[in-house]
Amino acid sequence: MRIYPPAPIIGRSVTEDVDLGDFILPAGISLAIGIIGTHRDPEIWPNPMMFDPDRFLPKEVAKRHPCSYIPFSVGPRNCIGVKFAMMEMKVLVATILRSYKISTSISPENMKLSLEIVSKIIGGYNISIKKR
Ligand code: HEM
Repeated sequence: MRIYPPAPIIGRSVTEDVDLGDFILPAGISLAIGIIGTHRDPEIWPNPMMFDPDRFLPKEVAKRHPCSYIPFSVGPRNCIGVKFAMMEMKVLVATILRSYKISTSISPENMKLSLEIVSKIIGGYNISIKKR
């Protein structure tokens, strides 16, 4: 969800001037918010491509801006399915991993993403599942 957020980029229309300090976003423009770029920003996430669940320990989370990790967006138009999606993913992953080992021949370095509204891997996932 951090390194490969399913929704990599979202869009917004700016309805009134927004002063960000260094610059102003003028009313009337459309902008893209790069969730995937934020999630891989080395200033926020040192060694960003390393999978390290400890980054989400409460003491680590407390050190980051709340918008550093936004797979479901934030604010009034964020994902209404966030709780359901998280529960579904946990149940599914736990159920599959109890019985199967999953592997892929694709290394993270060779994984090419197609960044659409929902990102997916180009060329298929090439996954094999073995009964434990
Ligand atoms: C891993 C799973 C999911 C991810 C990463 C995800 C991500 C997102 C993101 C980033 C947005 C904001 C889009 C935007 O602002 O342009 C969004 C909106 C939305 N999501 Fe999800 N979503 C997920 C699952 C679900 C599920 C399971 C449901 C419904 C059961 C759902 C329903 C919605 C709806 C209705 C919106 C639009 C909310 C609005 O515009 O007010 N999502 N989602």
